Amino acid sequence: MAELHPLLQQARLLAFDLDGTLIDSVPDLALAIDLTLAELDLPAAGETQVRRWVGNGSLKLLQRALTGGIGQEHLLPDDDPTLAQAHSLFLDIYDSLKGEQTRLYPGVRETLITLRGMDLKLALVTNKPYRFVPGILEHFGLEHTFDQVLGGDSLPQKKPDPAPLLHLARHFQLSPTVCALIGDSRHDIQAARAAGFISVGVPYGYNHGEPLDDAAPDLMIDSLNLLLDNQGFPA
Ligand SMILES: O=C(O)COP(=O)(O)O
Ligand SMILES: [Mg+2]
Repeated sequence: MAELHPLLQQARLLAFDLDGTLIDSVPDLALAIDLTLAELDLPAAGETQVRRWVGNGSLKLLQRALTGGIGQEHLLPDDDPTLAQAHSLFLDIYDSLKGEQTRLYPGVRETLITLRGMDLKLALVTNKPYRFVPGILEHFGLEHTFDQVLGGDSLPQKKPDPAPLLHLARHFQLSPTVCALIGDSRHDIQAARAAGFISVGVPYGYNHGEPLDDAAPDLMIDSLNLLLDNQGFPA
């Protein structure tokens, strides 16, 4: 019988981040950004840059692509009409790519299948716009895995705000202390901490190119199967 990692043994809800935690979506995101920039007669950004910019939702990603990076977003305010136009172009292009180059990270499928068979609630909490999420889950046969799915635009606030996590805890009538968030970004760890969730970090995602240890999650696991004490496989 699979068991949860000792630090998670009280957990009744596991909430997962998507990009950089379950899936590597950057190849498609980078292609969509570069195709958007090309439409606007701007030079390509490339995958290395885009990998650093992902994590605060699609509007921030576009602000970074159009202004030259993190810390420059204010140069294009959220309500700027050029930004709105580029953002909607990007969303359509990203949609048209159908996640063809997006992959699950190693261990994700087996771990989720094992967790699904346990007495736990499972949720997905991503900053990605909701419209893309059902298609991605279906693409990987994970459409029946999660009891609740929140996108970056499902609520007025997104991570690092704790609101999406508190929403989940309320929805399942659970104390945050028996809930955990597993993510690749400091925004996940900050949201978890602010919500009173257990924070679990994975080091292989994006986190703006910085080590996730700096955000001091309660637990760091090198791959998702380490959520399970015996790694989810029969002895
Ligand atoms: O869309 C993003 O910026 C990242 O989404 P995530 O919250 O699933 O990592
Ligand atoms: Mg992420």
